[in-house]
Amino acid sequence: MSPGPASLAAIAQRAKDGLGNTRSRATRIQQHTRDTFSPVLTLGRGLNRQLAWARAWWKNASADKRKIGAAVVAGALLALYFLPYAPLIALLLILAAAAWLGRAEKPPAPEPGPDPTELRLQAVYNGLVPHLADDHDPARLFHPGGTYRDAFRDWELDGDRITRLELTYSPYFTDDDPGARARIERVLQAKIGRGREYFHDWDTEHNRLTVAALPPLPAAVPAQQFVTAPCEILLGITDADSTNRRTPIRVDGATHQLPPVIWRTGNRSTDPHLLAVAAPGAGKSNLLRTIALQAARDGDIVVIDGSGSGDYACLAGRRNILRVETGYHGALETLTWLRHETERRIAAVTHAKQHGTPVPDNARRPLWVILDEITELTDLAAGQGTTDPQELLDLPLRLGRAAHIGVITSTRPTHLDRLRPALIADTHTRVVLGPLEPETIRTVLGTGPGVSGGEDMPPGRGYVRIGNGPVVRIQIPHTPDPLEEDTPEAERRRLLALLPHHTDALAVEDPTISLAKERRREPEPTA
Ligand SMILES: Nc1ncnc2c1ncn2[C@@H]1O[C@H](COP(=O)(O)OP(=O)(O)OP(=O)(O)O)[C@@H](O)[C@H]1O
Repeated sequence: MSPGPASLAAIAQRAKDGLGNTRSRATRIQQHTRDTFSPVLTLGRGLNRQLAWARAWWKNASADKRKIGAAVVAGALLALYFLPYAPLIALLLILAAAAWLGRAEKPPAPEPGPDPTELRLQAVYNGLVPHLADDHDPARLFHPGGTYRDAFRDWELDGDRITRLELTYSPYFTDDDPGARARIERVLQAKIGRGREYFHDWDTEHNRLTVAALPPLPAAVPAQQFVTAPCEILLGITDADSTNRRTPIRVDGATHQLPPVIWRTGNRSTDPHLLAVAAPGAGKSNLLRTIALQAARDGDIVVIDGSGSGDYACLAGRRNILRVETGYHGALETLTWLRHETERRIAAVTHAKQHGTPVPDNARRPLWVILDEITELTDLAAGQGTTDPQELLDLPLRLGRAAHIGVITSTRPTHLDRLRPALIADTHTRVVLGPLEPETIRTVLGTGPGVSGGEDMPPGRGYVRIGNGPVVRIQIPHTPDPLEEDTPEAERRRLLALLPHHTDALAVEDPTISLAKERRREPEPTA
């Protein structure tokens, strides 16, 4: 029977192992032999060199010199014959000379290779030369053939990665042009290292740019009862130096003091409405659920799910959740009601002011409208030739602050051009999630984040800008849909415990509530 492929492989492996063993044994024997016979080998080498020297001398010497040499050797031999111990001394001298000449010469020290740090910095410099070289610059900070030491002031490395770099550029560089800046930031991102976010700090006054690697934000911040004041909503976690505030947050069973992004809402806020822009899967629904859970503590909520995904079904029938709408006609009806509600509230506030009476509770209780994928409804309206639902939002957006109404909308980056100008003008709190084009980020936030390298953003990671404040990085807490089958049981139970209690006032079969997902009534959490 012929051996199978497995046994052939085993034989080949054994043969290979055997060959390898033989080779290493031979090397060991060779080294051992060389060590043992090292003195003899040294003497042999030295004698050889002496003979070679003598032969070369004889060959090159003139006839007279040869005669003199022969006479010296003859004289030396004669002296050896007559002097006592002379042969022994001569032999020792010859052997000593041979030992000296035969000693192993040390191999020349290898040429020191180029310093990898210098190579990296020079590569960054060379990459910047086409963009920063300027013939008008008297200092010629960047020029072909120049060295990085001309322009780089300071740098820090973590292993072989540059984590901080400070450079000076020509005063003629147009550092107020976002396009020119973006080009430099792209080059630096490509040269310094991908897969990591870098902050670019442009000191336009002194023509300096500092690039610093940003530490990653905590990826898994679970949804929980956040410690916030009334009318405050924690949107997520940011960098420690983006805020002075710290809030206790439980992550992996331990409480950490983390820097939060707090959105102040209510009638004292100048930014009571929010617009979130995110590509599918970047965590938009997760953000809206995070906001809804916090807003439901002390206000009423109406949810309109423009995409009909049923991502908010878990909120239906809960305390303070007035309605969860997924149908087009229901959405129109809800938005029409919202408009009237805005008018009613404004009338009540005006009346109270005119008569010097307190504003009634039903006109000052916070009311939130959460509209996921508003542009989907706009498309449907265009198809049916009816009113654009965005039009119905104009009044709540404009008077929302006085009427204690907050509008939270979301859309995809590809639908930005379908948003009504009024919606854009009145939503001053902006969130972008996921890896988006720098141009889109700038359009939504009104300015760039000054950070590059967010290509690998996990879901829930992005940037936020509240009003005219700075753009900061954000990681949204993880608030998965408890009705989603993929949600792990532990997460599901945790989320159900965070949801407001079921209300008996809202019948499960209420025909005004249309949900894409089949609703099942969850048991009240005991935790
Ligand atoms: N902040 C977060 N932390 C951790 N995981 C998150 C976070 N946000 C979202 N995810 C995960 O990313 C996935 C997509 O989230 P989500 O459904 O919220 O995205 P989306 O933008 O609403 O997508 P779509 O528009 O397709 O519904 C989910 O598996 C969700 O659990």
